[in-house]
Amino acid sequence: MSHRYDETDHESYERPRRRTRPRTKDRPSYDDAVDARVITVDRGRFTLDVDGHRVMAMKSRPIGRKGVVVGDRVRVVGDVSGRDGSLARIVEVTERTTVLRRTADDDDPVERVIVSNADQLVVVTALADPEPRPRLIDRALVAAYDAGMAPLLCLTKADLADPEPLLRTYRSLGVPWVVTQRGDDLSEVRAALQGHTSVLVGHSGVGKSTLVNALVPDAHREVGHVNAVTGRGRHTSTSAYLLALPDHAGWIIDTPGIRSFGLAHVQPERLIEAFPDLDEMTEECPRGCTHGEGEPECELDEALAAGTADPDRVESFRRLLAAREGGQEY
Ligand SMILES: Nc1nc2c(ncn2[C@@H]2O[C@H](COP(=O)(O)OP(=O)(O)OP(=O)(O)O)[C@@H](O)[C@H]2O)c(=O)[nH]1
Ligand SMILES: [Zn+2]
Repeated sequence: MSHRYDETDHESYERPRRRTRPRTKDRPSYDDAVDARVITVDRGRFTLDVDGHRVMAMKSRPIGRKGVVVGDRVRVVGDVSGRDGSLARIVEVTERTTVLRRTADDDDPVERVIVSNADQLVVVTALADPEPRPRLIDRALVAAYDAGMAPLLCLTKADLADPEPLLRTYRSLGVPWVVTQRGDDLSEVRAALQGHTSVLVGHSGVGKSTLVNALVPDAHREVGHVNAVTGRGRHTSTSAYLLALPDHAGWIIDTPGIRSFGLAHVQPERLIEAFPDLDEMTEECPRGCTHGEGEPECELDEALAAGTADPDRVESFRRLLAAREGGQEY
């Protein structure tokens, strides 16, 4: 008797499973999903890297409206060989280790996730043509600290100007740096990128593409390949893209040239953390001091008067703070 009951239980457990089987055709079991990385995003279409192969994909229902960005590690099902020409489907976005954000300007409520899962932010700055913009470097450093990414200052076009004046400031902050120029063997740059996923940001014309093409010899061909697949125009001006460095040395993510680096998502009181040279001077400030212009008894003013603070650095910080405080709070 008890034996028969067992059998019945067993059967009633089995039957619904059999009935669900046809549905698993259009709703795949995600056990067969494979790992991939997002290389580029173009209007709802994603180019993925699956074990070194390029695969085109779209988001599928489980992802819903959640954004998928360059650098995301995803799980994907469907045509992951890319052979039968249909789109693979992204069914899961793995939790991001870092997120690099930027807003169009300092009071823009729309914050954009630029890329994810990068651990190093490479601030590419030309030594001349275009002139270096320390304010943009400082903003990028704020973004790096905010995102929990290590900064690297990459000074390009060393054939045109002496890096020393710029380096004097950033070396003293402990920001690692490399100096390069076209035709370089790039051994220092490669060493700094080794083992990292690095995002390259910089003003248009600083020589990022030149650098990327020298680092990844087939970068151009591969970009062309993506365009052939999507049938669309050049990606490079509008979207970030991820590239594997040769010899599994790491990954780089090139981003379009930026004009500004809006920081509406960073709390004003956290800005000082990206100015460690100034931050350590403010320990004796009155409680609640923002270290902005006109704050009573701010240690930064005393340091300026005593000549121990670099006026240019204080100005950079205070401009950023004023721009941020001028915007709305989010
Ligand atoms: N003198 C000199 N010129 C360089 C060097 N590297 C690049 N250039 C030139 O600078 C210009 C801009 O270089 P790109 O590599 O296109 O710059 P980019 O940062 O990718 O620019 P966007 O694509 O607009 O973001 C080109 O005319 C390059 O030939 C360098 O080391 N020295
Ligand atoms: Zn202060």
